Amino acid sequence: MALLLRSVRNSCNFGQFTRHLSTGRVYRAPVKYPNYFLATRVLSTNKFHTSATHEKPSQNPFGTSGVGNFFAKKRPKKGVQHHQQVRNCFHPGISSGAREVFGVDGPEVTSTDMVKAMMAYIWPKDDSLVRKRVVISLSLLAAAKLLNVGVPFLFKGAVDALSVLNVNTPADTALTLTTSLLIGYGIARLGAAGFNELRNAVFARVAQHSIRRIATNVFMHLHNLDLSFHLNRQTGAVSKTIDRGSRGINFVLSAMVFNIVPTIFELALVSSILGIKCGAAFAGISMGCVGVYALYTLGVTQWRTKYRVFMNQAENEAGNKAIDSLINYETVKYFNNEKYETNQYDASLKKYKDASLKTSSSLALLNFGQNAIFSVALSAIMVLAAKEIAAGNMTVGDLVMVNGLLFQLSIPLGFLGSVYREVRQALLDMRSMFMLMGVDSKIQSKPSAPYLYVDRTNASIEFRNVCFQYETGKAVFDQLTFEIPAGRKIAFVGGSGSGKSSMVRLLYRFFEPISGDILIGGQNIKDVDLNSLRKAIAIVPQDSVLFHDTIRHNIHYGNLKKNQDEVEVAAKMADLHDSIVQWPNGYATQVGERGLKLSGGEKQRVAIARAILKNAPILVFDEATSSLDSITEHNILQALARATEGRTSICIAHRLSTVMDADEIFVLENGCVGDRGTHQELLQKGGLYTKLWETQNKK
Ligand SMILES: Nc1ncnc2c1ncn2[C@@H]1O[C@H](COP(=O)(O)OP(=O)(O)OP(=O)(O)O)[C@@H](O)[C@H]1O
Repeated sequence: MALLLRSVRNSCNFGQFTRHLSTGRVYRAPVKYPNYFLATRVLSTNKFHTSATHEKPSQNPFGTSGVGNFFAKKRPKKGVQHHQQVRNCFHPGISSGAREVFGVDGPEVTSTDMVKAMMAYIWPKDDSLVRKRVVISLSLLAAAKLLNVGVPFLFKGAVDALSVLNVNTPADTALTLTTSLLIGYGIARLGAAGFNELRNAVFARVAQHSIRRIATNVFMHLHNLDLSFHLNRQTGAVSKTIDRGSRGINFVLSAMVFNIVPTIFELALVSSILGIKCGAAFAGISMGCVGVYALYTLGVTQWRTKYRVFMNQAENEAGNKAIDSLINYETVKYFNNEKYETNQYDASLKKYKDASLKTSSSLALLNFGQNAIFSVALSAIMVLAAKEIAAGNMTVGDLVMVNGLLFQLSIPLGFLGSVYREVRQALLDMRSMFMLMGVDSKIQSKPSAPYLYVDRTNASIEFRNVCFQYETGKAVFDQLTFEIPAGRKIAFVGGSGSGKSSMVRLLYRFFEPISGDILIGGQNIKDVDLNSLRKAIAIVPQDSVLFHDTIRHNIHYGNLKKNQDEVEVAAKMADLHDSIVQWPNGYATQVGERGLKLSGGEKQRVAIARAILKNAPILVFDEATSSLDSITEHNILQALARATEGRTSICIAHRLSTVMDADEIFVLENGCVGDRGTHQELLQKGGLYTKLWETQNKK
C-alpha cells in the first residue's frame, strides 16, 4: 500500500500539476493550454467556474508564458545590470501588498515605476541591436498606419470618379481613374497588412529578449533573498506571481508599443483630417466621442480594478491550498481527510468565482457603454454628412470617406479600450512581481568584503557570546560560546529544539545573531564575502531534499566542476555506488520530485555523496545517518571518518552511539553549551549527556 501511494504521488510533478489545477484563469489564449482546462474541470469541484467568466483573450502576439523563460538555462550577464536598474526605479516604502502576498515587507510599486522599469529593458543602454529592432518596428508601424489612413481617401476618389461617369467626364477616362484608384486602394491595404506583420516579427524578438531578461532577474533575485523570506512565503503564491507577472509584461510591452501610442497617433490624424476636409463640426463630434469614450473607459476600468485584485488573491490562495494538500498527499490519506481538503480548496475557489463573476459583469457594462458612445457619435456624423450632401457641400465620395475613416477609427478605439483594460490588469499582475523584486535581502556581503580563504589547516570555528532568536521573546541561544580548532571532529547533542540546526544556519549566515560574533579561520563571517563563506562549508542536512533529475545530477550538484569519475568515487564513499549500478537505469535513474522515488536512506546517501564531492574544509552532518539501517550506518560512518579526516567537522546526532568517537562532544542546553568533553568524560559528569545515553541504552 505504501508503495502504491508513493508511486501515485511520484508520478505527479507539482510545479506542472498545480499550474493546471490553479483556478483556471488563463491570461491569454486558452487554446494554448487545453490540458489546463481539462485538468481544472476534472480536479475542481462542481462549483468551479468555467472559462466563460474570463475576459476574452486578446491578440497577444507573444503568447508564450514567461515561465519558460523564467527557467531559461543561460543567464545573460547583462541582466545583472538590469536587475539593479529595475530595482533602482522603485521608491522604498512599506507595502501591505508585499506582506499579503509574500509574508514580508516590500516597497510599494506604482504603474509609472513599472513602465519605467520596462523601458529599461525595451530600450537597453547596453544593447544597440535591441534598440535598432525597436526603431525598425516603429518605422514599420508608422508606414502601416499612414497607408491605413490613406485607404478611405483612395476609396473616396474611386466613388467620386464613378459618380461623375455620366456627367461631364469621358467614360474611358473616369473608368481608368476609378480602376487606378481601386488598384491603389488594394495595394495600400496589402502594404499596411504586410508592414504590420513585419513589425510583429521584428518586435517579437525584442519582447522575448526583454521578458527573458526580466524573468531571469526575478529568478536570480529570489535566490538572493534571505532564507527568512523563503520560510515565510508560500511556493504557490510566488510561482503564480511570477507566472502572471511575466505574462503581464509580455502584454504590456506589445500593447504599449503597438496599440496605445499608435492608436493615439491615429486618432489625432483622423480627427485632423476630418476637421480639414469636412469642417469643424465633424472634427468636434469625433474628438468629443474620443474624449467621452476615454473618460468612460478610464473611470469604469478604475472601478473594476478591485475585482481583479480579489481574483489574484483568491487565485493565490487556491494555488497554495492545492500545493499544500498535494504535497502532503500521504498525510491526507493517513487521516482520511480528503473531504476536508476538498472543502478547503473549494472554499478558496468560491472566492475566486465570486470575484471572477463580478469582473465579467462589470466588463459587460464597460463594453456596452463603449459601444453606445461610439454608435451615438457615428449616427450624429452620418446625419451631418447627409445634410452637407443635400446642401451640395459634400460629395457621395466624401460620405464614403467619412464613414471609412470612422470605421477605421472604431477598430483601434475599440481595441484601445480593451487594451487599456488588459494593460490595467497586466499592470496589477506585474505589480506583485515587481514588489517581489523590491524585497531586499538583509544578509549581504559588505562592499568589497574580503574572500574567506580557509583550508584544512586553518578552518577553525568560533562562536563568541552569540545570542539569537527567530521570534521576539523566544531565545534560541543565550551567550553561546565555543571554539572548534581546525581539523577537529566535534559532535553536538542536546534535546529536540535545543538549537543544533539553528547553530548551523548561523554558521552559513542564513540568519544574523542579535549579538555576538561567529568566526571561521579567525575571520568574522559578517565581514567576509558570503559566497566564499558558503563555499567553505559542506553539509548533509537533516532533510535531504533532492532535485527532480537523475541521481548522477544530484550527486554532481555538490560540485559541478568535478567529472563523472569523481561523482562515482563520492558515491562509493557514501556506500551508494553498488546500489546505483544495480538499478536498471544506473546513474541515469530519475529520483522524482524532491527525491520521492528514493528511500529515506538512499536520499541521505546521495546527500552525503554530494557533500563529499564539494570537498570543503568544513563538513557538517545534521543527523546524516538517521534514516540508515545499522549495517549501512556502520559502513557510512567509516566512510565519513575517512572523508572528515583532517577537516573540521560538526556532527549533529540524536543517536549518541554515532558520535562516541568524536574528539569532543558539546551538549546544547538552555541556549548554550551546558557540558563538553569526550564520551567518557561526559558519562563521568553525570549530566544531560549521561541521561540521554542511559535512556538510549536501556535494555
Ligand atoms: N524559522 C523558524 N522560525 C521560528 N522558530 C524556529 C524556526 N526554526 C526553528 N525554530 C525554533 O527554534 C528552536 C531550535 O530549532 P532547531 O531546529 O535549531 O532545533 P534542533 O536542536 O535542531 O531540533 P531537532 O533536534 O528536533 O532537529 C526550536 O524551538 C524551533 O521551534
